[in-house]
Amino acid sequence: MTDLFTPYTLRGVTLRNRIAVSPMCQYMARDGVVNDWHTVHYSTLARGGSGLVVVEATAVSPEGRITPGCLGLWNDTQAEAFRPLVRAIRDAGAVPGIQIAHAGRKASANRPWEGDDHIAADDPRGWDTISPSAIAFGANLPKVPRAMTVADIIRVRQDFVAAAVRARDVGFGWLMLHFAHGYLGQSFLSPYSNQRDDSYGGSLENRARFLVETLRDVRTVWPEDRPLSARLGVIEFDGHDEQTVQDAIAVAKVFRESGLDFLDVSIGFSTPAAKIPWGPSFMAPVAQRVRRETGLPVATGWYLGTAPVIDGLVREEKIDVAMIGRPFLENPHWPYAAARALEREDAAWVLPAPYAHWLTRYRSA
Ligand SMILES: CC(=O)[C@H]1CCCN(Cc2ccccc2)C1
Repeated sequence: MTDLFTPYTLRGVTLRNRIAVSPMCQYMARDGVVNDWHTVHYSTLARGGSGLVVVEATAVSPEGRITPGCLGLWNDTQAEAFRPLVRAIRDAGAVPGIQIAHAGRKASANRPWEGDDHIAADDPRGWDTISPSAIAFGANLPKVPRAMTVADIIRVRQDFVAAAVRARDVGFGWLMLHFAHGYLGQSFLSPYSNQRDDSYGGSLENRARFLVETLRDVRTVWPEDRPLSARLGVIEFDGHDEQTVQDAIAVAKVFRESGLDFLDVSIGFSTPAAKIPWGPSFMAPVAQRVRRETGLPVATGWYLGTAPVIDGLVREEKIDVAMIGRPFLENPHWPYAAARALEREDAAWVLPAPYAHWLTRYRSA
């Protein structure tokens, strides 16, 4: 019987359990370079006992950042700065993963706690944004992007490949392509943002073209023995969910044929008009359906709930890995708390020996 603490092997990589730290933007970088904030943040999380730690959305080009504080993998200085962080995650017993991204029309924004909106046009910190079509997201992100030329599309695809090569060379063991949350990949797939009349727009096949081409190109450089995953918005909660989910499942099947190993099931966030049904494990049934209909192993996140609930999702084979975000910000040792909640033998040994020994030897309750 598989449970939350059952190891998970995919290609040549084994996660010590089914708990993953979901990529969570810190917006603490300068010029896209890792600093002490990131190294301490990620090594602390890795020491908490999760099987996989996915580093936040890391931009494949300067224009692909969400905010000026995003990490980047568009140059070798940025790549080299990741090495101590990768080593620290590995030394803590977790697999280092990274999400590579391009923010598309949601780029050039202020940090969420500094406005969460597009940087003002006359503010030198900002930059011009690009997207499949010259259609703004709206709401807090009203800036109209430039419609990408085919040359832009080819360049951005090459940026993803170059970022994947850098991630490979500095030792990341798990790669996640960011194709969700209204960012560039998602915005090619969604008719809200993609109204092109060339081979990258119109039919579902055309709207998926950028994603499939990027995935295929990244696969050619990503090592055979390391998992290649993608986070995909499969539902918009905009009143057209059945069609959206069917389309996403069709695209995910092409992803699988193109070399994708694992799908992280998320939300499209392509329109400000979405009505997200926030609630306990609300994405689990969607993830279960995608898993069943595509044959891909899946993860999902979003309000998954308590450790017993999440353990149940794994036991019932609804998900293969749990993407845990904010609970880790509340408690970096969340896996230890989960092991105790699940009354695991030797729960403390989810943590490193210097912690585990004393938590076991002198534990009161
Ligand atoms: C990069 C990424 O996917 C992050 C950026 C920060 C907010 N994260 C979570 C989020 C997504 C969409 C709406 C609200 C919250 C997603």
